[in-house]
Amino acid sequence: MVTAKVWVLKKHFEGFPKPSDFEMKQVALANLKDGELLLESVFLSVDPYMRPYSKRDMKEGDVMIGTQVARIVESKNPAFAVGTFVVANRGWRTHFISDGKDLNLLPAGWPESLPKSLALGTVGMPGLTAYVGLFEICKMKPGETVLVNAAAGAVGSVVGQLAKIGGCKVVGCAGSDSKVAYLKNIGFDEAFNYKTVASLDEALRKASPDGYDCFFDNVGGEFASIAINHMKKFGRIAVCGAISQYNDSVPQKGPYIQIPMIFNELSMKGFIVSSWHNHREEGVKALLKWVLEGKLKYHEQVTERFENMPAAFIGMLKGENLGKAVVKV
Ligand SMILES: NC(=O)C1=CN([C@@H]2O[C@H](COP(=O)(O)OP(=O)(O)OC[C@H]3O[C@@H](n4cnc5c(N)ncnc54)[C@H](OP(=O)(O)O)[C@@H]3O)[C@@H](O)[C@H]2O)C=CC1
Ligand SMILES: CCCCC/C=C\CC(=O)/C=C/C=C/C=C/[C@@H](O)CCCC(=O)O
Repeated sequence: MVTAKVWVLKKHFEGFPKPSDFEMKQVALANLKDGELLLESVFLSVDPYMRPYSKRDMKEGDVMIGTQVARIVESKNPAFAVGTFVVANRGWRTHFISDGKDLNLLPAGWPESLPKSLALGTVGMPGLTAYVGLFEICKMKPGETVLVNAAAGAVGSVVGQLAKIGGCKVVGCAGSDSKVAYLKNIGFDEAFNYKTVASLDEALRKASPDGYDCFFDNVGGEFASIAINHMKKFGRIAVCGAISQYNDSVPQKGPYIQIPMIFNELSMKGFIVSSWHNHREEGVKALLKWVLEGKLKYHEQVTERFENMPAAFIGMLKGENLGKAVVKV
C-alpha cells in the first residue's frame, strides 16, 4: 500500500498566506482496481489563482488545489503505460490514483531534453494564458505597442516574447532590477522596476510616449488605474489577473475608469484560460514550436522538495520567482 503526502488548507488565508495556514498530512491509498493508475507527482505548480480560488472554492481541511506533472508508476489500465508523464489537476499530493480520464499527455513532439516542468509553465496553462490573452483578447497586430506587468513571471515573460514574435514593440515592468535585466535579455524593448521608479505615470510615458495599443494586465489595482490613461485610441485591455489585490482584507478603492474608456473608445475584457480549452491544442503546439526554435525563452524558479510547497507558494506571491515557480518533489 502507498502512503501519499498531501498539503491541506488548515486555515483560510487572512491577508498574506502564512506557513501556519497549511498542514501536511499522510493519506493511505487503496490498492488499484482494474482500469486505474497510480501516479507520483514529479513537479507541482504554485500559481497566483490558488489564493483567490481557495477563498471561493475551498473549505478548511481540503487538499490545496493545483496541477502537477506526474509519472505513472503502476497501471491497471491498458491505455496507459508505466513511465508515461502526464499533466494532472489533483492538488498538492505526492501520489494519487486516477482512472485516466482526467489526465493530459504531454504534447506530441516533446523532446527528452526539454524539462517536463515546462508543461506547467511556458508550454502549459500560463503560456496558453499569454497566447489567448494576446491573440484572442487583445487581438494584437504587428507594429503595435504592448504593455505587460508582472512581466518577468510565468505569464508575463511569455506575453512579452509572443508580442515580439508578433512584430510588436513591448514594454514590461517587474519588481526588481535583476528581473528588469532579464526582460531586456529576452527581448523586451523597454522595461522598468515599478517599485523604484519615481512615478509610474512618467515611466509609462517615457517607455512609450505615443501610448499603448494593448495592455495585458496581470496586476490590477493602482498600476492598472494609471496605465489606462496611457492607452491609445481604440486600445484593448486583457484583464488577466489582479495579483496586487488577492491578499487584500479590505477591498481597494480606485479611480473610476469610465472617462478614459469613453474618450479613447477602449475595449476591456476579462478572461479565464480554462474557458478557452478549445484553443489548448493549437496554443500548446505553437508554444512548444517556438521554444524548440529558440524564439521563446524560459526560466523556472525550482523549489526542491514537496515539504516546501507552502514556502514556494508564499515566495511566488511575494515576487521571489523569476519565470515559472514550480516545486520538484
Ligand atoms: N485569467 C487567467 O486565466 C489567468 C490569470 N493569471 C494571472 O496572471 C497573473 C500572473 O500569474 P503568473 O504568471 O502565474 O505569476 P507570476 O509568475 O507572474 O508570479 C507572480 C508575480 O506577481 C508579481 N506581484 C506580486 N504581488 C504584486 C503586486 N502587489 N504588484 C505587482 N506585482 C506583484 C510578482 O512579481 P514582481 O517581482 O514583478 O512584483 C510575482 O513574481 C496573476 O495575476 C494570475 O492570477 C494566471 C494564469 C491564468
Ligand atoms: C474569485 C476571484 C477570482 C479573481 C481572479 C483570479 C485569478 C485569475 C487566474 O489566475 C485564473 C487562473 C486559472 C487557472 C486555471 C487552471 C486550471 O484549470 C488548471 C488547468 C490545467 C492545465 O490546463 O494545465
